[in-house]
Amino acid sequence: MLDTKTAVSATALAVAAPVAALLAYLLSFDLTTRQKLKGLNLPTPDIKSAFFIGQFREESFFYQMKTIFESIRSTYKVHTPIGPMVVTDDPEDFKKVFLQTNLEKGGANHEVRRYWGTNNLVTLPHGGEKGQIWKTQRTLLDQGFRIRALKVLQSTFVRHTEKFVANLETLVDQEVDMTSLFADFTFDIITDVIGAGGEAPREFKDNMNFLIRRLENPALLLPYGGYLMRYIMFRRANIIVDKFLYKIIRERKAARSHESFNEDKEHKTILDFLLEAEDDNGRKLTDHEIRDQLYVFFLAGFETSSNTLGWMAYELASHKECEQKLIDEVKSVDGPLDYDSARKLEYVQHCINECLRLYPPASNLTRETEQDFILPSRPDVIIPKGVQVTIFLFGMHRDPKYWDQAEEFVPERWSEPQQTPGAFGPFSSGSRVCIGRNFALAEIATLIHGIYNKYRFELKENVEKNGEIDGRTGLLRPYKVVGYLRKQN
Ligand code: HEM
Repeated sequence: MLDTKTAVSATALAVAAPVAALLAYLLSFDLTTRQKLKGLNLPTPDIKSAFFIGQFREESFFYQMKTIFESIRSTYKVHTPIGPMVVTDDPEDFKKVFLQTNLEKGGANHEVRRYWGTNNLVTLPHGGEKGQIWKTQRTLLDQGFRIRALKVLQSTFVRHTEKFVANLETLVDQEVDMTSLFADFTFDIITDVIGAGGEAPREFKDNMNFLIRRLENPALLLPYGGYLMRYIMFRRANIIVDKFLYKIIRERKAARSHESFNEDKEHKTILDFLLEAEDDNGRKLTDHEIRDQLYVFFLAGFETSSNTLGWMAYELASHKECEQKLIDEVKSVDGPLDYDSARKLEYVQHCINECLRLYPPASNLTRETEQDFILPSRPDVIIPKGVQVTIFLFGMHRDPKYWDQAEEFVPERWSEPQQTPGAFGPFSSGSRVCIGRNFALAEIATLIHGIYNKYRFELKENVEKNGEIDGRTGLLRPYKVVGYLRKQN
């Protein structure tokens, strides 16, 4: 009897101790956040601060930020579940945070690392000991994204474009959702360039998509929430994704060790760069480290591009005169496109820029102060260590202070020098600027060239949420781009 009682008490203690520790942590975190915010002489939204979640109430972090920004319209402070935050849309602040000081990633990045893996370009810090690992990886992978390498990769974009356009023949005059078609296209390209061949198995695709979507899960805001999500909540999906990634690593290693393997014939994939990589001491990456890196190319490289394509289809269908101009340009250049021709499609690039301005896939970029810090927009305020500084790119890209007709789709603006050149930063800036920016621009232009050579897209009227922004995850995506595919006359 006594034994049973002891066992019950031991179990109760084992449950209660971590819960008490978590509560104590949250309480101290909440108090510190409030204290730091109190000392900042900045405007704040008129929303009462609740325990831990602070002033963030809406399901969508993006929509909450947008609403606050529209009412305050200057640098402000806010209580968030990732701590005290200062939000700004000032181009000079953007320059200081990313170029001049190069602040470190903070906020939920630790938990995102635990969820996605610790050894990849996106989540590694660039300072300290770990920063050396990031630097080695960045230098190495930069080779795979140089113009010379992209000229080789262009054949992959062309191959997938031809397949995509051939499939469109079966969809003419039918109702289509371009958002999902584009998502498949860019997913297959990433699968190809990481060395897994043309098309990933459906099971892998579905589970990878599922894991990406879970990045909005509030568990990521809790200490060790990343492990909780990776090994408990979404364990099965992780197992399926890992199985496929480890399989392609094994197969590529086996192919490379075969004596008939000829590197000149088979173009180099990102996986090859990772397999060849060595640090200064000659150490090679482990399979586990390579897996972390491959994982992140899906996170960073597929939805960013497909969302931009979705917005482009939407805006061109809503602006027929722009669509005609684009068609005229596309038809003046014969395919298949090489890399230089894709990048020289001037009006196409202007339309891409305009979509990236109006709908930057990463709507905000957050960094953490490591010591007292001053933003140029508020030189009178000293921001202490441990505050999140967020550049609200969406706000900066649409602020009438920096843009004429800020809310309008006007691709022509890109043929003139910009009113405020620093007010555009969809790929970020400084040492952590997007490694895949030229890749994405060529990939998008190649597909647009393929589609608009033969087809045009007509929006369906009265489709709920057609053209609305889905800002529930970290990335801005269109809810729907639904309409009809028409063959050009
Ligand atoms: C329209 C398309 C894209 C946009 C708007 C975009 C945007 C961004 C932004 C804003 C960052 C910086 C994030 C931060 O530091 O907080 C970033 C980083 C990154 N992007 Fe992209 N991206 C795009 C396409 C791609 C593609 C196609 C790839 C790969 C094939 C890619 C791979 C990466 C990687 C690996 C990083 C981390 C770089 C580092 O920290 O060293 N991106 N991207």
